Amino acid sequence: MTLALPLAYSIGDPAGIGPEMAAAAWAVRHTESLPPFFVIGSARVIEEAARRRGLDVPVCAVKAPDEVADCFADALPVLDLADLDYTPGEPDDAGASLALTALGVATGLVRSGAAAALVTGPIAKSRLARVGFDFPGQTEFVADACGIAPENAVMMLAGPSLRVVPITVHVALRDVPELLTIELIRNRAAITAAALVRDFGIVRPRLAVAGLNPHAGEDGRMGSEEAEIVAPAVVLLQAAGIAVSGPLPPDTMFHAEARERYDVAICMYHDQALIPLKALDFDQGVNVTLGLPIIRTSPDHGTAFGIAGTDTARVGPTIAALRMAGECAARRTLV
Ligand SMILES: NC(=O)C1=CN([C@@H]2O[C@H](COP(=O)(O)OP(=O)(O)OC[C@H]3O[C@@H](n4cnc5c(N)ncnc54)[C@H](O)[C@@H]3O)[C@@H](O)[C@H]2O)C=CC1
Ligand SMILES: NCC(=O)COP(=O)(O)O
Repeated sequence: MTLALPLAYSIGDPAGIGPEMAAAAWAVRHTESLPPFFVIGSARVIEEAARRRGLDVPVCAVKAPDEVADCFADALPVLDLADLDYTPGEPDDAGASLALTALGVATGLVRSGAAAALVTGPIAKSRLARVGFDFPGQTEFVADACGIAPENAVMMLAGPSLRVVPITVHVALRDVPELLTIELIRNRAAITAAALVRDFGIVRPRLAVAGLNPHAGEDGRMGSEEAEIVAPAVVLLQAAGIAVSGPLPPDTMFHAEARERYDVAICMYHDQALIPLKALDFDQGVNVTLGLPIIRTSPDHGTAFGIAGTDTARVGPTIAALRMAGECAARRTLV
Protein backbone atom coordinates (compact mmCIF):
# COMPACT_ATOMS: atom_id res chain seq x y z
CA MET A 1 0.00 0.00 0.00
CA THR A 2 1.50 3.36 -1.00
CA LEU A 3 0.42 6.77 0.17
CA ALA A 4 -0.19 9.77 -2.07
CA LEU A 5 0.63 12.16 0.77
CA PRO A 6 3.48 12.28 3.33
CA LEU A 7 3.17 11.73 7.08
CA ALA A 8 3.52 14.77 9.35
CA TYR A 9 5.88 14.27 12.32
CA SER A 10 5.64 16.91 15.05
CA ILE A 11 9.07 17.34 16.59
CA GLY A 12 8.08 16.97 20.26
CA ASP A 13 10.18 18.60 22.97
CA PRO A 14 13.50 19.58 21.32
CA ALA A 15 15.40 18.73 24.52
CA GLY A 16 14.02 15.18 24.43
CA ILE A 17 14.74 12.35 22.01
CA GLY A 18 12.02 13.28 19.48
CA PRO A 19 14.33 15.17 17.08
CA GLU A 20 17.06 12.50 17.01
CA MET A 21 14.42 9.79 16.53
CA ALA A 22 13.13 11.58 13.42
CA ALA A 23 16.67 11.84 12.06
CA ALA A 24 17.47 8.21 12.93
CA ALA A 25 14.26 6.98 11.30
CA TRP A 26 15.00 8.93 8.12
CA ALA A 27 18.48 7.38 8.05
CA VAL A 28 16.91 3.90 7.78
CA ARG A 29 14.04 4.94 5.48
CA HIS A 30 15.16 2.59 2.69
CA THR A 31 16.03 -0.54 4.71
CA GLU A 32 12.83 -0.14 6.77
CA SER A 33 10.70 0.81 3.74
CA LEU A 34 9.25 3.79 5.58
CA PRO A 35 6.60 5.95 3.98
CA PRO A 36 7.72 9.53 3.20
CA PHE A 37 7.45 11.87 6.18
CA PHE A 38 8.45 15.40 7.12
CA VAL A 39 9.21 17.07 10.41
CA ILE A 40 7.27 20.05 11.66
CA GLY A 41 9.62 21.92 13.98
CA SER A 42 13.11 23.29 13.54
CA ALA A 43 15.74 22.54 10.89
CA ARG A 44 18.49 23.66 13.26
CA VAL A 45 17.31 21.32 16.02
CA ILE A 46 17.12 18.37 13.63
CA GLU A 47 20.57 19.06 12.20
CA GLU A 48 22.08 19.37 15.65
CA ALA A 49 20.32 16.22 16.94
CA ALA A 50 21.56 14.23 13.93
CA ARG A 51 25.10 15.57 14.36
CA ARG A 52 25.19 14.55 18.04
CA ARG A 53 24.06 11.08 17.00
CA GLY A 54 26.79 10.86 14.41
CA LEU A 55 24.30 10.68 11.56
CA ASP A 56 24.72 12.24 8.16
CA VAL A 57 21.22 13.63 7.68
CA PRO A 58 20.90 16.51 5.22
CA VAL A 59 17.81 18.61 5.78
CA CYS A 60 15.65 20.15 3.07
CA ALA A 61 13.39 23.03 3.99
CA VAL A 62 9.81 22.64 2.76
CA LYS A 63 7.03 25.18 2.89
CA ALA A 64 4.21 22.70 2.28
CA PRO A 65 3.66 18.90 2.32
CA ASP A 66 3.44 18.74 -1.47
CA GLU A 67 7.18 19.53 -1.62
CA VAL A 68 8.12 16.49 0.47
CA ALA A 69 8.03 13.84 -2.25
CA ASP A 70 10.69 15.64 -4.30
CA CYS A 71 13.34 15.66 -1.58
CA PHE A 72 12.57 12.79 0.87
CA ALA A 73 14.85 10.31 -0.86
CA ASP A 74 17.91 12.57 -0.46
CA ALA A 75 17.18 14.70 2.61
CA LEU A 76 14.89 14.90 5.63
CA PRO A 77 12.19 17.46 4.83
CA VAL A 78 11.54 19.98 7.60
CA LEU A 79 8.84 22.63 7.88
CA ASP A 80 10.94 25.15 9.77
CA LEU A 81 9.07 27.05 12.48
CA ALA A 82 11.94 28.29 14.65
CA ASP A 83 15.70 28.74 14.66
CA LEU A 84 16.04 27.38 18.17
CA ASP A 85 19.09 27.05 20.37
CA TYR A 86 18.61 24.07 22.69
CA THR A 87 20.46 21.66 24.94
CA PRO A 88 19.52 17.95 25.02
CA GLY A 89 18.16 16.95 28.41
CA GLU A 90 17.56 20.53 29.49
CA PRO A 91 13.96 21.43 28.62
CA ASP A 92 12.96 25.08 28.68
CA ASP A 93 9.91 27.17 27.86
CA ALA A 94 11.12 28.06 24.34
CA GLY A 95 11.40 24.37 23.51
CA ALA A 96 8.00 23.61 25.01
CA SER A 97 6.48 26.44 22.95
CA LEU A 98 8.02 25.04 19.78
CA ALA A 99 6.67 21.57 20.63
CA LEU A 100 3.19 22.98 21.17
CA THR A 101 3.23 25.09 18.00
CA ALA A 102 4.54 22.15 15.96
CA LEU A 103 1.82 19.87 17.31
CA GLY A 104 -0.84 22.40 16.32
CA VAL A 105 0.56 22.99 12.84
CA ALA A 106 1.02 19.26 12.17
CA THR A 107 -2.50 18.47 13.34
CA GLY A 108 -3.88 21.22 11.12
CA LEU A 109 -2.03 19.93 8.05
CA VAL A 110 -3.43 16.43 8.55
CA ARG A 111 -6.93 17.70 9.27
CA SER A 112 -6.89 19.81 6.10
CA GLY A 113 -5.98 16.76 4.02
CA ALA A 114 -2.51 18.08 3.10
CA ALA A 115 -0.74 15.25 4.98
CA ALA A 116 -1.75 11.59 5.26
CA ALA A 117 -1.43 11.06 9.03
CA LEU A 118 0.03 12.56 12.18
CA VAL A 119 2.98 11.08 14.09
CA THR A 120 3.72 12.99 17.28
CA GLY A 121 7.16 13.20 18.83
CA PRO A 122 7.17 12.98 22.63
CA ILE A 123 6.39 15.97 24.82
CA ALA A 124 6.61 16.44 28.56
CA LYS A 125 3.07 17.30 29.61
CA SER A 126 4.22 19.23 32.67
CA ARG A 127 6.62 21.35 30.58
CA LEU A 128 3.96 22.15 27.98
CA ALA A 129 1.50 23.06 30.72
CA ARG A 130 3.87 25.92 31.61
CA VAL A 131 3.34 27.45 28.16
CA GLY A 132 -0.44 27.11 27.98
CA PHE A 133 -1.09 23.45 27.10
CA ASP A 134 -4.37 22.69 28.87
CA PHE A 135 -4.87 18.99 28.09
CA PRO A 136 -3.94 15.75 29.88
CA GLY A 137 -1.90 14.70 26.84
CA GLN A 138 -1.51 14.93 23.08
CA THR A 139 -4.42 12.50 22.67
CA GLU A 140 -6.90 15.02 24.04
CA PHE A 141 -5.23 17.95 22.23
CA VAL A 142 -5.60 16.24 18.85
CA ALA A 143 -9.14 15.11 19.65
CA ASP A 144 -10.11 18.66 20.55
CA ALA A 145 -8.58 19.99 17.32
CA CYS A 146 -10.69 17.43 15.45
CA GLY A 147 -13.88 18.38 17.31
CA ILE A 148 -14.04 15.03 19.10
CA ALA A 149 -15.05 14.86 22.76
CA PRO A 150 -12.24 13.52 24.98
CA GLU A 151 -14.25 10.47 26.04
CA ASN A 152 -14.55 9.47 22.38
CA ALA A 153 -10.79 9.59 21.68
CA VAL A 154 -9.39 6.25 22.76
CA MET A 155 -5.73 5.60 23.56
CA MET A 156 -4.45 2.23 22.35
CA LEU A 157 -0.89 0.99 22.78
CA ALA A 158 0.08 -1.64 20.25
CA GLY A 159 3.12 -3.87 19.81
CA PRO A 160 3.92 -7.18 18.14
CA SER A 161 2.79 -9.16 21.23
CA LEU A 162 -0.15 -7.19 22.56
CA ARG A 163 -2.65 -4.37 22.12
CA VAL A 164 -4.03 -2.59 25.19
CA VAL A 165 -6.57 0.17 25.82
CA PRO A 166 -6.64 1.95 29.19
CA ILE A 167 -10.24 3.02 29.94
CA THR A 168 -9.06 5.68 32.38
CA VAL A 169 -5.77 7.31 31.43
CA HIS A 170 -3.86 10.18 33.05
CA VAL A 171 -5.64 10.28 36.39
CA ALA A 172 -4.61 9.46 39.94
CA LEU A 173 -5.07 5.81 40.86
CA ARG A 174 -7.30 6.75 43.78
CA ASP A 175 -9.76 8.40 41.35
CA VAL A 176 -10.09 5.37 39.06
CA PRO A 177 -12.98 3.52 40.80
CA GLU A 178 -15.17 6.63 40.73
CA LEU A 179 -14.37 7.42 37.12
CA LEU A 180 -15.20 3.95 35.85
CA THR A 181 -18.78 3.70 34.58
CA ILE A 182 -20.69 1.17 32.49
CA GLU A 183 -21.11 3.80 29.79
CA LEU A 184 -17.42 4.77 29.67
CA ILE A 185 -16.33 1.15 29.29
CA ARG A 186 -19.04 0.37 26.76
CA ASN A 187 -18.29 3.48 24.70
CA ARG A 188 -14.51 3.13 24.64
CA ALA A 189 -14.62 -0.60 23.96
CA ALA A 190 -17.08 -0.08 21.09
CA ILE A 191 -14.84 2.64 19.57
CA THR A 192 -11.91 0.24 19.89
CA ALA A 193 -13.75 -2.58 18.14
CA ALA A 194 -14.80 -0.31 15.25
CA ALA A 195 -11.25 1.05 14.84
CA LEU A 196 -9.70 -2.42 14.79
CA VAL A 197 -11.99 -3.22 11.87
CA ARG A 198 -11.56 0.07 10.00
CA ASP A 199 -7.93 0.97 10.62
CA PHE A 200 -6.30 -2.40 11.37
CA GLY A 201 -8.25 -4.71 9.06
CA ILE A 202 -9.29 -7.17 11.78
CA VAL A 203 -12.61 -8.50 10.53
CA ARG A 204 -14.09 -9.57 13.89
CA PRO A 205 -11.91 -8.26 16.71
CA ARG A 206 -11.91 -10.11 20.02
CA LEU A 207 -11.89 -7.90 23.10
CA ALA A 208 -10.81 -9.13 26.55
CA VAL A 209 -11.97 -6.87 29.37
CA ALA A 210 -9.95 -6.82 32.58
CA GLY A 211 -11.43 -6.54 36.04
CA LEU A 212 -10.31 -3.77 38.34
CA ASN A 213 -9.54 -5.76 41.46
CA PRO A 214 -7.38 -8.80 42.27
CA HIS A 215 -8.96 -12.00 40.88
CA ALA A 216 -11.56 -9.80 39.17
CA GLY A 217 -13.18 -9.28 42.55
CA GLU A 218 -13.35 -12.98 43.60
CA ASP A 219 -17.16 -12.99 43.68
CA GLY A 220 -17.31 -9.70 45.53
CA ARG A 221 -14.85 -10.58 48.28
CA MET A 222 -12.22 -8.20 46.85
CA GLY A 223 -14.33 -5.45 45.34
CA SER A 224 -17.69 -4.89 43.67
CA GLU A 225 -16.72 -2.97 40.49
CA GLU A 226 -16.63 -6.15 38.38
CA ALA A 227 -20.23 -7.09 39.18
CA GLU A 228 -21.60 -3.56 39.23
CA ILE A 229 -19.74 -1.89 36.36
CA VAL A 230 -17.50 -4.12 34.23
CA ALA A 231 -19.81 -7.13 33.74
CA PRO A 232 -22.85 -5.00 32.74
CA ALA A 233 -20.67 -3.20 30.19
CA VAL A 234 -19.54 -6.55 28.77
CA VAL A 235 -23.20 -7.66 28.46
CA LEU A 236 -24.09 -4.47 26.55
CA LEU A 237 -21.13 -4.95 24.20
CA GLN A 238 -22.06 -8.58 23.56
CA ALA A 239 -25.65 -7.52 22.87
CA ALA A 240 -24.25 -5.11 20.25
CA GLY A 241 -22.63 -8.05 18.49
CA ILE A 242 -19.05 -7.42 19.61
CA ALA A 243 -16.89 -10.42 20.56
CA VAL A 244 -16.07 -9.63 24.18
CA SER A 245 -14.99 -11.69 27.17
CA GLY A 246 -14.58 -10.60 30.78
CA PRO A 247 -14.24 -9.34 33.38
CA LEU A 248 -10.98 -11.32 33.50
CA PRO A 249 -8.52 -11.52 36.40
CA PRO A 250 -5.88 -8.96 35.36
CA ASP A 251 -2.89 -10.97 36.61
CA THR A 252 -3.53 -13.97 34.38
CA MET A 253 -4.69 -12.39 31.13
CA PHE A 254 -1.29 -11.31 29.78
CA HIS A 255 0.69 -14.55 29.64
CA ALA A 256 1.50 -15.87 26.19
CA GLU A 257 -1.28 -18.45 25.91
CA ALA A 258 -3.91 -16.05 27.25
CA ARG A 259 -2.90 -13.40 24.71
CA GLU A 260 -3.75 -15.80 21.88
CA ARG A 261 -7.44 -15.51 22.83
CA TYR A 262 -7.91 -11.81 22.12
CA ASP A 263 -6.89 -8.96 19.81
CA VAL A 264 -6.98 -6.21 22.42
CA ALA A 265 -7.05 -6.05 26.20
CA ILE A 266 -9.42 -3.43 27.59
CA CYS A 267 -7.89 -2.33 30.87
CA MET A 268 -9.29 -0.26 33.69
CA TYR A 269 -6.39 2.09 34.30
CA HIS A 270 -3.17 3.37 32.75
CA ASP A 271 -0.60 1.11 34.37
CA GLN A 272 -2.74 -2.03 34.14
CA ALA A 273 -2.49 -1.54 30.37
CA LEU A 274 0.92 0.02 29.83
CA ILE A 275 3.02 -2.12 32.15
CA PRO A 276 2.45 -5.38 30.23
CA LEU A 277 2.72 -3.56 26.89
CA LYS A 278 6.04 -1.93 27.75
CA ALA A 279 7.38 -5.06 29.44
CA LEU A 280 6.74 -7.06 26.27
CA ASP A 281 7.08 -4.57 23.45
CA PHE A 282 8.82 -1.37 24.64
CA ASP A 283 11.13 -1.24 21.63
CA GLN A 284 8.34 -1.55 19.09
CA GLY A 285 5.39 -0.04 20.95
CA VAL A 286 3.08 2.48 19.32
CA ASN A 287 0.54 4.76 20.93
CA VAL A 288 -2.37 5.25 18.53
CA THR A 289 -5.48 7.36 19.03
CA LEU A 290 -8.69 5.60 17.96
CA GLY A 291 -11.98 7.25 17.11
CA LEU A 292 -10.58 10.29 15.28
CA PRO A 293 -11.32 11.48 11.74
CA ILE A 294 -7.52 11.43 11.23
CA ILE A 295 -4.82 8.85 11.99
CA ARG A 296 -2.51 9.79 14.88
CA THR A 297 0.30 7.63 16.22
CA SER A 298 3.27 8.20 18.50
CA PRO A 299 6.14 6.09 19.81
CA ASP A 300 5.26 4.48 23.15
CA HIS A 301 8.05 6.22 25.05
CA GLY A 302 8.34 9.73 26.43
CA THR A 303 10.90 12.49 26.12
CA ALA A 304 13.68 10.45 27.80
CA PHE A 305 15.50 13.66 28.76
CA GLY A 306 18.11 11.58 30.61
CA ILE A 307 19.49 10.02 27.42
CA ALA A 308 18.75 12.76 24.85
CA GLY A 309 21.82 13.60 22.79
CA THR A 310 23.75 10.52 23.94
CA ASP A 311 23.14 8.29 20.91
CA THR A 312 21.63 5.54 23.07
CA ALA A 313 17.90 5.97 22.41
CA ARG A 314 16.53 3.15 20.26
CA VAL A 315 14.57 4.12 17.18
CA GLY A 316 12.30 1.04 17.00
CA PRO A 317 9.17 2.70 18.44
CA THR A 318 9.43 5.65 16.05
CA ILE A 319 9.86 3.33 13.08
CA ALA A 320 6.83 1.36 14.27
CA ALA A 321 4.79 4.55 14.74
CA LEU A 322 5.62 5.81 11.25
CA ARG A 323 4.87 2.43 9.72
CA MET A 324 1.56 2.03 11.55
CA ALA A 325 0.47 5.56 10.62
CA GLY A 326 1.19 4.81 6.98
CA GLU A 327 -0.63 1.48 7.03
CA CYS A 328 -3.71 2.83 8.81
CA ALA A 329 -3.89 5.88 6.53
CA ALA A 330 -3.58 3.68 3.46
CA ARG A 331 -6.40 1.47 4.72
CA ARG A 332 -8.68 4.48 5.04
CA THR A 333 -7.95 5.61 1.51
CA LEU A 334 -8.92 2.16 0.21
CA VAL A 335 -12.53 2.41 1.44
N1 LIG B 1 3.84 10.34 23.64
C1 LIG B 1 4.30 11.19 24.55
O1 LIG B 1 4.38 12.37 24.30
C2 LIG B 1 4.74 10.67 25.89
C3 LIG B 1 5.28 11.56 26.77
N2 LIG B 1 5.70 11.14 27.99
C4 LIG B 1 6.34 12.17 28.82
O2 LIG B 1 7.73 11.90 28.84
C5 LIG B 1 8.26 12.40 30.07
C6 LIG B 1 9.22 11.39 30.64
O3 LIG B 1 8.47 10.24 31.00
P1 LIG B 1 9.09 8.88 31.54
O4 LIG B 1 8.07 8.24 32.38
O5 LIG B 1 10.44 9.14 32.10
O6 LIG B 1 9.18 7.94 30.26
P2 LIG B 1 10.26 7.85 29.11
O7 LIG B 1 9.66 6.91 28.11
O8 LIG B 1 10.66 9.18 28.64
O9 LIG B 1 11.55 7.16 29.79
C7 LIG B 1 11.43 5.98 30.55
C8 LIG B 1 12.75 5.20 30.52
O10 LIG B 1 12.90 4.59 29.25
C9 LIG B 1 14.09 5.06 28.61
N3 LIG B 1 13.74 5.26 27.19
C10 LIG B 1 12.69 5.96 26.71
N4 LIG B 1 12.70 5.91 25.38
C11 LIG B 1 13.76 5.16 25.00
C12 LIG B 1 14.28 4.77 23.73
N5 LIG B 1 13.71 5.12 22.57
N6 LIG B 1 15.40 4.00 23.74
C13 LIG B 1 16.00 3.63 24.88
N7 LIG B 1 15.53 3.97 26.11
C14 LIG B 1 14.43 4.73 26.16
C15 LIG B 1 14.45 6.36 29.30
O11 LIG B 1 15.83 6.66 29.20
C16 LIG B 1 13.99 6.07 30.72
O12 LIG B 1 14.96 5.31 31.39
C17 LIG B 1 7.08 12.74 30.96
O13 LIG B 1 6.97 14.14 31.04
C18 LIG B 1 5.87 12.16 30.24
O14 LIG B 1 4.73 12.97 30.35
C19 LIG B 1 5.62 9.84 28.38
C20 LIG B 1 5.08 8.90 27.53
C21 LIG B 1 4.60 9.25 26.22
N1 LIG C 1 1.41 7.13 28.86
C1 LIG C 1 1.03 7.50 27.55
C2 LIG C 1 1.30 8.90 27.32
O1 LIG C 1 1.74 9.61 28.19
C3 LIG C 1 1.01 9.46 25.99
O2 LIG C 1 -0.01 10.38 26.09
P1 LIG C 1 -0.47 11.27 24.87
O3 LIG C 1 0.38 12.49 24.92
O4 LIG C 1 -0.30 10.48 23.65
O5 LIG C 1 -1.90 11.57 25.16
